Amino acid sequence: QICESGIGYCDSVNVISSKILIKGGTVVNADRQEVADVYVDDGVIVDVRPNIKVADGVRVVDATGKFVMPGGIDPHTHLAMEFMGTETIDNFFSGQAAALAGGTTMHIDFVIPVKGSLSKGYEAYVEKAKLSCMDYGFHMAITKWDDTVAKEMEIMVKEKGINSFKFFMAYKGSLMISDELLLEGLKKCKSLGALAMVHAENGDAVFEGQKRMIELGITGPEGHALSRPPVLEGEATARAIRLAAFVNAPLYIVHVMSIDAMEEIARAQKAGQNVIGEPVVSGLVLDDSVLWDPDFVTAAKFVMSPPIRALGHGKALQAALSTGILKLVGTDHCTFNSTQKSFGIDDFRKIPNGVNGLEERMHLVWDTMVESGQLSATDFVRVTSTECAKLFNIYPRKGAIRAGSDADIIIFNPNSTFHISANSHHSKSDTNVYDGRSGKGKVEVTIAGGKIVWENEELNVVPGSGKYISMPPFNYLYHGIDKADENYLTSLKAPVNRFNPSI
Ligand SMILES: NC(=O)NCCC(=O)O
Ligand SMILES: [Zn+2]
Repeated sequence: QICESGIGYCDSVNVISSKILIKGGTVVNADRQEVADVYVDDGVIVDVRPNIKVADGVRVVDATGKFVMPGGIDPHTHLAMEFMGTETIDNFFSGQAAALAGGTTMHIDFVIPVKGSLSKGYEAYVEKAKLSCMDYGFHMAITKWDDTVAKEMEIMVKEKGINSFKFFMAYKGSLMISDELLLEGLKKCKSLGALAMVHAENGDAVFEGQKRMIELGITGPEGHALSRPPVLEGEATARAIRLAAFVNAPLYIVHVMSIDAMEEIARAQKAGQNVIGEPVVSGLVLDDSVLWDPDFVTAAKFVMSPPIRALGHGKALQAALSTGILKLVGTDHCTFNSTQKSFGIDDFRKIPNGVNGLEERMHLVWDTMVESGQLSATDFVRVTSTECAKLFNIYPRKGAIRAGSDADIIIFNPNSTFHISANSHHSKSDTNVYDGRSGKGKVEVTIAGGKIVWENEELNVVPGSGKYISMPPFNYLYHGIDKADENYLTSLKAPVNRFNPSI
């Protein structure tokens, strides 16, 4: 529960003491795990080793038999996003409160430009984010192209701490960009050391597919899946990858939902290209049968893009996550309540696209991937936290339990059980796409910025307490890119000096 003022009810020791000792747990980082204590003071991890002794007055939390891990970092969220004629029901407070209850302590949200203006979009999101109760960063979408946009991209990277730009290849007539724009964007990203991200679906073909379904009289949520099949995701993924190869720029594919897209990524990686694939929880654990549910509200809550795919795709994505083809898990948390989803009661094209996941991601990834033996605990930390911190250049400040890192920590009990319910979740939505699910493992304590914000099933969160995390350019994918450019120029064997007999 969150009290009305937003200030929680935890005991005074929690609120006042900035010193916490987490005793006797198994500390899990992406590269190793060990039994150790973790000492936190003033928002920072000060020491990690066995048998730390502390003075009286320090809050001691017993983690014996439990895992002590970096808080989750969600690379893909849409809070307070204006989209498809409405605004997501979770803002920067409710979405982040939900995240903290589920063990995620930082997220990166997508700034949407205002009429193409990056600076206006940035200002709007700075306002929205004033409600924050945990740390956050920004990616930024690019929706049009001109010299001003190019200049503003530079300002965003050099002055505003944004190091990634997203290009929507779908949503014709609103967010969709052309190949020409994507090429300009890739070149600009490369020159700034920023990471280009794509929503990969062929928007023109989706538009055609939607018309086809309406003409066939298929107007319900199942029409959403039928109108944008995996082949359109595979095509756009392949196109984006090839254009990135042509420019020699790193590329990040958001919400990989199909075997078709995943196989394109695997092929490019095998050829040595720097392509990152991000599955989202819905794509890993759900299948599209839900879109055929006879109850509109039930079916509509699963409408997102690219669509949740037929049985088999999720399993293949899980396997690709376990073998490293797919690198980190996001949520694409973009929630609309059942009233908003009902805008499309007569026409699936009007159902606002998006599902929840911020509160559920850590539990579902553990249960699906670790309990099934597909990932180890260290892998779990890598795909839910560390890889994101590395890609967006904030490691080891984030994504690690080590001296000097921010004190964003979870205590996870692998022997407990989680239950998901729309009645008890912390999102403002009245529905939850994982409603009724249970599984093994439970985030019992979340510490964000050195404060215990989730304990005994209670949230203790304050709007305005979250910090903006500035993210510098030139992440590890840029290492060696200049050599590759040099090799490319050499390989041209040009220009050729030709003898001109007229001179
Ligand atoms: N994914 C989705 O359905 N909604 C959010 C916008 C986007 O990421 O495409
Ligand atoms: Zn998208």
